[in-house]
Amino acid sequence: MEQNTAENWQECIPGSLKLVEIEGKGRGLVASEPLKGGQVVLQESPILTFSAFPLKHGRNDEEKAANASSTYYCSHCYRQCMVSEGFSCPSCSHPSHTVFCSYKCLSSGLSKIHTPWVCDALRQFRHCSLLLDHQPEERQVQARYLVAAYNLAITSPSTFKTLLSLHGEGRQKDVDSAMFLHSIISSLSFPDGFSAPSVETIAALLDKESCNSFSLMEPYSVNGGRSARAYGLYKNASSFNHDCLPNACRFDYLDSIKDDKNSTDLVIRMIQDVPPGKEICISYFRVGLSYCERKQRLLDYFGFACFCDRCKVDESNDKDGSGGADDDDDDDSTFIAKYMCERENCGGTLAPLPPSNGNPFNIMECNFCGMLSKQKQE
Ligand SMILES: C[S@@+](CC[C@H](N)C(=O)[O-])C[C@H]1O[C@@H](n2cnc3c(N)ncnc32)[C@H](O)[C@@H]1O
Repeated sequence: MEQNTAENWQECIPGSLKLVEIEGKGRGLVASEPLKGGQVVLQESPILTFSAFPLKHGRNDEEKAANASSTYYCSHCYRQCMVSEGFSCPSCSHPSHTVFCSYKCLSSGLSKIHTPWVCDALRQFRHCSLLLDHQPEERQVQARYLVAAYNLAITSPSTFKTLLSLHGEGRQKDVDSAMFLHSIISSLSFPDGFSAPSVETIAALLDKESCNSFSLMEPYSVNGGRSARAYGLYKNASSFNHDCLPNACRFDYLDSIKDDKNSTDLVIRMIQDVPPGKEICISYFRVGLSYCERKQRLLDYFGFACFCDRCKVDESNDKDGSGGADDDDDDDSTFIAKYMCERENCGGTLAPLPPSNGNPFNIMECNFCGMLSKQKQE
């Protein structure tokens, strides 16, 4: 599988960032100039998006369609819309399976992401009881992802090549799912010149998804779960490494942005000032997770053990028998107090609003619930 090195990827990275090889981490991004808290260092559209809902019990399911006042997520821009105002795919077996919020999304969606091949593939999977009834729901979402990924191979080979060049080679943990998914994908019919991807390619694609995808979350609610509505893969944003005390964080503006074309754009904004040469890291999950939860997630989803300053302290506390207690560590508690959203059931990360005319703002924005608050003093 092709893996681009830092040198031949740099051309696509914004000038304030430099892509370098970082010992023990692969590629990573460092500041090429002084960066200010709140500064936007990357804004990028996805290579690929796919729904986070299983095929069988999706949000755009029959029972939802029966209730015209229900909300759903547009299959193109993933913004929240009313079922009664939507445009359905004319070829889907049920009008609620693929719904678009506007004629513009319908037209763009049918030509790019919900092509006749995708429509046929998803219809076939919706009749596959081996997939729907005998596998975990997660497998249905993986099937959606593979159909979206292979649709790229058919419609935009250069973008598919970019996807293949992201980090992730295929891990042992993916072999069983890759074999199963290969068996059902092989039963699809492919356009002339294309054939089913091999088990190895499927395993690599699954690994790339696990290591690089960003969750586009459902709107914040005090009582609801923190779950994804869709996932997106982004070429440059996937070069940010992880740190449990990050100096940058990601934002998206799915429901607030007016232009549906850019609704799935990802924005990476600095949390703090950073000098040139320092690595820019994001946290791959909520910063408030405990040491054990972080360690487990990093290993399961991303395949690495973290040796950031926070983990080193937590690990030594763990060995001392103090249980890796996050709150005992000064850096941790200062960071959490200053940069973690306190709103109930949120736990998002706070970053200052972008500086205006070079002047920093002391207003913080939460990257999950969107709440604005005054920056806390040291
Ligand atoms: C989204 S990619 C980040 C870019 C990646 N380093 C590359 O070379 O393309 C995620 C992968 O980077 C590596 N990585 C990220 N953060 C790391 C860290 N703190 N320590 C070690 N490896 C890390 C892991 O292999 C992880 O699966």
